Amino acid sequence: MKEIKHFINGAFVGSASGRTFEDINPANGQVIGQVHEAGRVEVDTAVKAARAALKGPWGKMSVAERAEILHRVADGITARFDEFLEAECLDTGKPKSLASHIDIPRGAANFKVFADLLKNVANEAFEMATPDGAGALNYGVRRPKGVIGVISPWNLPLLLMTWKVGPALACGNCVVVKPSEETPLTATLLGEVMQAAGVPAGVYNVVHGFGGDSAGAFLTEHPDVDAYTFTGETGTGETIMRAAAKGVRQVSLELGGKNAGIVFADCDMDKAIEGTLRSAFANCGQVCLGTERVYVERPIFDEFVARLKAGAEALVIGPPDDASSNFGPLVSLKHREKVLSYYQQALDDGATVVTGGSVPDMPAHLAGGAWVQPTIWTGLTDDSAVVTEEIFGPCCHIRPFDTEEEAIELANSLPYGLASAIWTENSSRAHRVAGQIEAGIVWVNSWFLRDLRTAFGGSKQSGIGREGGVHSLEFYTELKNICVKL
Ligand SMILES: NC(=O)C1=CN([C@@H]2O[C@H](COP(=O)(O)OP(=O)(O)OC[C@H]3O[C@@H](n4cnc5c(N)ncnc54)[C@H](O)[C@@H]3O)[C@@H](O)[C@H]2O)C=CC1
Ligand SMILES: O=C(O)/C=C/C=C(\O)C(=O)O
Repeated sequence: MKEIKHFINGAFVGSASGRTFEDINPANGQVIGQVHEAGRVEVDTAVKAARAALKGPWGKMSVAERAEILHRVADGITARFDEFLEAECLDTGKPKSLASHIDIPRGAANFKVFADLLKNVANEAFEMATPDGAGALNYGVRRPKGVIGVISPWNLPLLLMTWKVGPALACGNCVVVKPSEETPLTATLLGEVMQAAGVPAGVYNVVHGFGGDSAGAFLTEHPDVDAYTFTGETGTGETIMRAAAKGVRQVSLELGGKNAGIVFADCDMDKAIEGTLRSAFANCGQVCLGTERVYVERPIFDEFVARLKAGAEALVIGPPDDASSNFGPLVSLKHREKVLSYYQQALDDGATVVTGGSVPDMPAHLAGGAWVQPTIWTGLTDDSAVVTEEIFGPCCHIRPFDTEEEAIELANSLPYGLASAIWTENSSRAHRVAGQIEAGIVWVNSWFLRDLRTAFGGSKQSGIGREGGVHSLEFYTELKNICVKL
């Protein structure tokens, strides 16, 4: 049986307590391996290793030297592409066709983009007048923030973890990563790549375990971590923020969403259907940016519903290795329970089930997997929990609207504000509506189109702060002003 250990101070180590938990393949329910669960002692050792590494060569390296090493990390991921792909698909059950286009390439890109960015970014400088006429010069210098706690989720494990680790290391910090208990493999494999790339011991550390009363909480309660970056549920974000308040540590939180798609009658219907299908069902609906509420202008409502139904029914459900499959299982049976509870709630609230709503028939060797059907509803009221709460499954509710103002009001009606997608061929309307949507990210005639230099994050209860491009730099460094009297 595979043993999955922590990666601390450049070495793979087990837990002193001997405590382990199972890593389960959600496509068939089989055990992949036993994961060591970190106690306070492993978390403390990892934080101490990170602190020591910060004072060692990593903290003193030039940006160019660090960038070169991070390029080697990216190249190391690419060189071991198939191993990363296998590991990610084992842990999540997602189709290899998806992970090979998104998760693994982005894992590599997250190191290259930020290594290059750091080499090219300028700091501010201000000349000032002084009473004696000699003047003074102010200039900013950026220093690493220190030891960063990275708490990452299971839906895009390598992509989201490296989205934080890439810029954190490029800025000269050291990290302690707590990957999701559901998906420990790729963060662990990355330890081998870090070693081979010449990243000094202690710069990248991984501790495994759960959230509350386990590695996650031990990390957020540790007094010697300088800042935390987290992606996941809003409630967990609140807990992490409370823990980080002790010692006034900074947080960057990318939290839940209940994202709206707005489809105007003047849209290009083919594009709107293709984009909405992806935004509702890609990664089995487990993308924080995904569309779970679709508002469609009344004249095209019936056609849109019929075509989205046809698209959902054409999805091919299957395991990662099946080259024809584009729809995998949910991450776990526990998460399936949550998603199915909303499928039941929709029925209780009187929804019309356009398609899906249940568990698909799967062959015997996959029957233990966390499979659900892609599901579309209509007919729910705006206050149904199915329409207001993040489900994080392959499902959406479609509702008609009559005016632009109504669509904007509906989209903005919830406490979440992560992402939105607008479908229209009228460019004035696109700009007008996009400007009024209360969300950190608005796509027009597209979805999940990502330029890593842009600001990424949520408004309202969908998060605090922005990462991406120079915004990551803002979070992962301390800006110091030096004022020199001339
Ligand atoms: N990308 C996203 O926006 C994600 C959203 N979710 C949402 O969250 C729901 C619950 O799923 P979970 O896996 O429980 O998400 P979660 O947000 O609780 O877990 C994400 C990470 O936080 C850690 N964590 C949990 N509690 C913690 C604590 N008290 N202190 C420190 N770390 C902690 C977990 O171990 C994991 O590494 C899902 O149904 C979905 O709605 C889940 C995963 C990703
Ligand atoms: O492209 C990214 O950086 C992130 C995409 C998705 C998420 O953040 C998420 O699903 O949590």
